[in-house]
Amino acid sequence: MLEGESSWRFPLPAEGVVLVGRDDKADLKLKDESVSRRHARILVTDEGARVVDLGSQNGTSINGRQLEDARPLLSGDVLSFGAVVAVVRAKRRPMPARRALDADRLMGQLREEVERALRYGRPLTVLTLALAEQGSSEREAVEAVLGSDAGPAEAAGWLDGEHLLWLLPEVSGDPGEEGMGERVEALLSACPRARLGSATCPSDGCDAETLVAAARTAARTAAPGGFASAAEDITRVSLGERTVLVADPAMAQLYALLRRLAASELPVLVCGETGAGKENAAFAVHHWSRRASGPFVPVNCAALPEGLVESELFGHERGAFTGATTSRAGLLESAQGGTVFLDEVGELPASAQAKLLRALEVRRITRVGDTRERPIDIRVVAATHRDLEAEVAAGRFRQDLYFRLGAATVLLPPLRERPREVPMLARDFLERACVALGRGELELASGTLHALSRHTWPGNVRELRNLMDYVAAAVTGDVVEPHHLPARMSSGRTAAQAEVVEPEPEHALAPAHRPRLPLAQEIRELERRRMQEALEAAEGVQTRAAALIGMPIRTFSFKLKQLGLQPRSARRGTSPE
Ligand SMILES: Nc1ncnc2c1ncn2[C@@H]1O[C@H](COP(=O)(O)OP(=O)(O)OP(=O)(O)O)[C@@H](O)[C@H]1O
Repeated sequence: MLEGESSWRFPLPAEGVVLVGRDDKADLKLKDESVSRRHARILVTDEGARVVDLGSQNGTSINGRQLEDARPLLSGDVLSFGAVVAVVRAKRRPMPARRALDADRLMGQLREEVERALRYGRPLTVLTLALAEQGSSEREAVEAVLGSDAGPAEAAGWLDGEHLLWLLPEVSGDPGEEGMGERVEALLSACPRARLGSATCPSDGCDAETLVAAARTAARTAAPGGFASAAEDITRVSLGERTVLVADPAMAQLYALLRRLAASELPVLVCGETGAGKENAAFAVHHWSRRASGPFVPVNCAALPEGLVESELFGHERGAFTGATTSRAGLLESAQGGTVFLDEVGELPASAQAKLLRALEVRRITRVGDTRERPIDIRVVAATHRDLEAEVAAGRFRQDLYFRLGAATVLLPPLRERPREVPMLARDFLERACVALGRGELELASGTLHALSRHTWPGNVRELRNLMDYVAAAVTGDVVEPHHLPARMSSGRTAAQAEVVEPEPEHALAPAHRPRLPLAQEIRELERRRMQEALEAAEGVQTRAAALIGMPIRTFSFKLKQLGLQPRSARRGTSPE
């Protein structure tokens, strides 16, 4: 029972009637003014419990739905008598074997449980057992455990021939918790060579598929006869002063591949959306290579000043052009013995592409205005958010350079395709931001984690990190609630819905009531808004902002000036992070 600031347990009788209300004669006596004297009645028989509202002033609801007729109570139901909330927990009862559900129904039930857990901020844990072998004897042993240990609201069943899924509403996944430890023990003593994994909503995921994937991955990492929770399944890849957090299996595989590639001298091409972590991936290759003690030189090819691209990359001699008062080594030369990270390599102009190809082939560069060739000993890791193959087909990128750079190509998935990593990264960034600000810890409310999991993250990990920096600075209490997030995130849209362009507020009005603006002006306003949003998501980096909304960079820059928008200064060369 949760009433005002206090909470307590009210055990229901094995059989009988329980009157709920403020009346002195009530069995379940409540004090809150929102509760009527004779508010509701709970009837308990050997078939279960049912609740009926007695015409109360503020009504009784179950799981957010107003009660009209008597309704059976299930473990995990959230009951509201006016403002007083009660969570129903059934005592353990043997589960008849027929409760083992088929995979579709089980996933359907999990979706409902996830929705309920998120809506009412209640815990929910899923257990996945991976059998050591597909034989029937282990299955039978597991089913016997389900028959004797599962509570009435705890659905369980087989996802496939070897994976069992057990849903535990109201369990927060702590191994010491009542309802958790003994189930783990019961399953593993029934199948001593099986592996068991758990995942909890919302900290390990806010949808059924993510939770199951997280629990399965955790089970895979457990030793035979062992148990692992998804929370322990986060890898902190330490790269000197950088730390990369990895939980998604695709990311774990990608980092394992980068480690293998690092041992070779092959150029690596990292493809992925803006802010997805391409620079971290490039740095990992450098850090794990024999060049780790040499320099790592990031070059943002999109931000090299027009007309100076070649002199920036290859250096120049004194007097090579107006303003070249001294000789200067280029970025490639300054990476001697180390690694050059050519970010946004697809933006290099054609002449620089030709010169870069030659430099990589002969391992020598010629500074602008010089005739001498200088040897270079560098490894190149390049990155792009573009489809370079398409750029080659369109004649914008040299095929020979593409083949040279893309000897080993790795694809970094966007953050929206690694939902398991969103809560984990959010917590980590928030913790770091709080430490940096010297403020107390902040917790992410379950509604907030849910909102984060529904967002589509066009700016990927960078957008998430910036958001956590913002909430650490802006939120005064100790919990980040959904209303602290920008409106575009707390609107409750799903990822799929977010793909649909929202009507602008004025378009939402009936045509007759819309303010009449000249069409050109309306288009300009829309353009201004979209460009501003894209600039925010891309941290002021114009090329990325332009790419986000599919506008050619030159048009974007021109319109920025025309519309009087203020870009923040774009980074150049090294990363400001
Ligand atoms: N898995 C991760 N763990 C921790 N931090 C991460 C992770 N992935 C990305 N980041 C952080 O997110 C930010 C953006 O990452 P990064 O600069 O590597 O992205 P990028 O793809 O190179 O971006 P761009 O295309 O804009 O150059 C950085 O601060 C980086 O440290």
